[in-house]
Amino acid sequence: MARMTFPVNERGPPLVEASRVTVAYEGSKGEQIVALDGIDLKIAAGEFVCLLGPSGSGKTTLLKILGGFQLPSLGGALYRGKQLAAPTSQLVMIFQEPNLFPWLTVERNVAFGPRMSGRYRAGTAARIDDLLMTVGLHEARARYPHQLSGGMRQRTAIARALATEPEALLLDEPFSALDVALRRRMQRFVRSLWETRRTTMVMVTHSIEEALLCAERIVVLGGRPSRIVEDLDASSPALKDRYSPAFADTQRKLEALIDPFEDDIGDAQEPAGAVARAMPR
Ligand SMILES: Nc1ncnc2c1ncn2[C@@H]1O[C@H](COP(=O)(O)OP(=O)(O)OP(=O)(O)O)[C@@H](O)[C@H]1O
Repeated sequence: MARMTFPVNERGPPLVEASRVTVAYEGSKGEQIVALDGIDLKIAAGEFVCLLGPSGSGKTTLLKILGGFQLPSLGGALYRGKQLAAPTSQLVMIFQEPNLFPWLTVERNVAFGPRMSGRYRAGTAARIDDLLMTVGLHEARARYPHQLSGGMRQRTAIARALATEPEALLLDEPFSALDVALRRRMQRFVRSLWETRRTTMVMVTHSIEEALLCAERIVVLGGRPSRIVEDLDASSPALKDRYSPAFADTQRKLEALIDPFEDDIGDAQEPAGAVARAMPR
């Protein structure tokens, strides 16, 4: 099926959407902690969005809600305009740990989705082949996960997710367990994957540099309780060059934006008065 793509900055109708999303967790003393407060976010098909913010600002929580893996306390998530109450095979989540099946080879891990869903058809083997080439694992197709490097494992997980032809990949700090050099290679990899396939990507990261290099749009969460404090167009080619003045300038601006919220780490969890009282217990 041909994928719809949108020119940069011309967002189409939302593919996934958070509508007035508020999330309250129960703290250790039974108090309510508001992690996200009234978040409105629309992400169109074909976008590459990074969710950035200090630790505890609710990035993972928002990602899970966008994928239907978690329900908010108030508000809701929509997928193609319809309420999302449970995960769908169209929105696939990728975690820091790739969670591959250790008893299956790379190729079989990648083919797992189509096999399980009964969608392994005549063209599927060729498509898996193509995917293995795309992620640079063609030569390693017969290896088992324990025979792979961290980056290869993460690329297998990404290929496995893409094999099910999802509409969006939701990536939760997928490279944070990798060393600096590998992490940079994976950033280039995921960016080029997006440039060639235009699969919608929403990626959580702590790293301003990673967000600038990878994404077309950076949504910054911060404050207490956490809200969207910036929604930045990062599509300029100058921002894909870490040595350009524009990159350094934007990096500084984002640092200044995020730093004030870093104090909130840890006990980012004031019982939030009015909003908390509105939560269903
Ligand atoms: N299941 C839970 N129960 C209680 N509190 C939770 C739960 N999950 C998250 N929280 C709290 O909600 C807040 C947001 O957490 P979340 O993991 O979404 O933030 P984050 O920005 O992804 O953090 P990090 O960058 O450290 O992974 C944090 O204060 C966290 O402690």
